[in-house]
Amino acid sequence: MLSRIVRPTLTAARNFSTSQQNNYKVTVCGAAGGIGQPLSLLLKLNPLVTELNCYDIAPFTPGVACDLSHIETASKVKGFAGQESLKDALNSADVVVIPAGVPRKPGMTRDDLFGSNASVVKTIFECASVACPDAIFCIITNPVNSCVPIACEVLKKANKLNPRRVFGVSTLDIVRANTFVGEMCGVNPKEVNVPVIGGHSGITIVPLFSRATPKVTIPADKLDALTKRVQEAGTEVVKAKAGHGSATLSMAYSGARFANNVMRALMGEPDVIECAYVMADVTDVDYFASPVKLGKCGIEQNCGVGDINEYETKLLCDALEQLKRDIQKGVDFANQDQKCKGAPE
Ligand SMILES: NC(=O)C1=CN([C@@H]2O[C@H](COP(=O)(O)OP(=O)(O)OC[C@H]3O[C@@H](n4cnc5c(N)ncnc54)[C@H](O)[C@@H]3O)[C@@H](O)[C@H]2O)C=CC1
Ligand SMILES: O=C([O-])CC(=O)C(=O)O
Repeated sequence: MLSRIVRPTLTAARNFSTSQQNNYKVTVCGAAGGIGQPLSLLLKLNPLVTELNCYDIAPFTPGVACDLSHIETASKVKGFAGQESLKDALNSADVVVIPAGVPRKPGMTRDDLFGSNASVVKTIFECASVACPDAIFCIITNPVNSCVPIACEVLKKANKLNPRRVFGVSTLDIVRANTFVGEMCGVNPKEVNVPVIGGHSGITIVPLFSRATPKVTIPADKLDALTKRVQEAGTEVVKAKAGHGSATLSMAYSGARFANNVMRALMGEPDVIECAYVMADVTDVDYFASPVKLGKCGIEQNCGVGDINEYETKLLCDALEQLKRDIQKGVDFANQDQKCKGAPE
């Protein structure tokens, strides 16, 4: 099962700022939403972004873009509302970040969002395969475990799949693990880096505390609770928001951190390593979150699972079973013979 293991050298890659200027055109799909708005704000503040296209089906999206456009940074912001403007919004984008779709309410699993969000992702990728097939795609929409396979299948059908350039954004799992370990061990969370592998839902989220840097010792009687806290952190927020959505601000931070690292790597910065859920052959499942080295063409190297202990191996086995089902569900959906509303002919 874990035969194809490559040992990772994990370095934290989270600093937002860089003095280098470059010209990236970024499109946010779902830009008017709870994640989309603060994410667009953070991208507007990023000096690597020179064009920011904000797309959403919400009619007030040009208002969000207008609001952002008054911020005193050099990038140009444009708003696009409605599916008929999707192609223009995506046209020749370098990076596309996708938080479009419905969030959870208390009592729902991420998989319960499949019925609403699978077609949202399918439509966006049918259009992207024409408008910006060479972009780097960062998928936030849940269920991530199934949405990334949908995206890849759609691109594959259009003969435009480059698996090095399609990412499920699992950064929030790492951000949370870093924060919780920092709190528990009395370390600044900014200094902590905990790889999180597997997928992005419940038991498929596998934090590797044994590989945390700096090295931390989690007391044996606290390990289960800490692992579950990371696995259930999304639900913790859903419950706390009591029917008013799921994580938005921490996700906007995480999405902006991931997009920034993608752009740093595109610019040629070496040793940019982030965990992400990608098409991979590092385990028995076809999509898997693990540390990946980013480069000028997207994924330069998948660092795989690496060394894990017995406890983590058991977590991983459970995760793989669930992941297999989630992936198949996405693949089957994408290959149903029907075009989504609004997709280009
Ligand atoms: N990957 C991760 O770690 C996380 C993922 N999420 C997921 O992100 C997604 C968005 O969450 P929120 O921003 O809180 O939801 P939200 O409801 O506040 O915003 C979603 C936005 O998507 C737009 N939208 C819906 N259908 C669309 C379509 N077909 N095309 C373009 N835009 C469309 C809506 O108009 C809305 O503005 C959810 O699926 C949620 O589960 C949320 C947190 C973390
Ligand atoms: O829990 C949710 O529905 C949103 C999400 O993916 C997260 O916060 O990790």
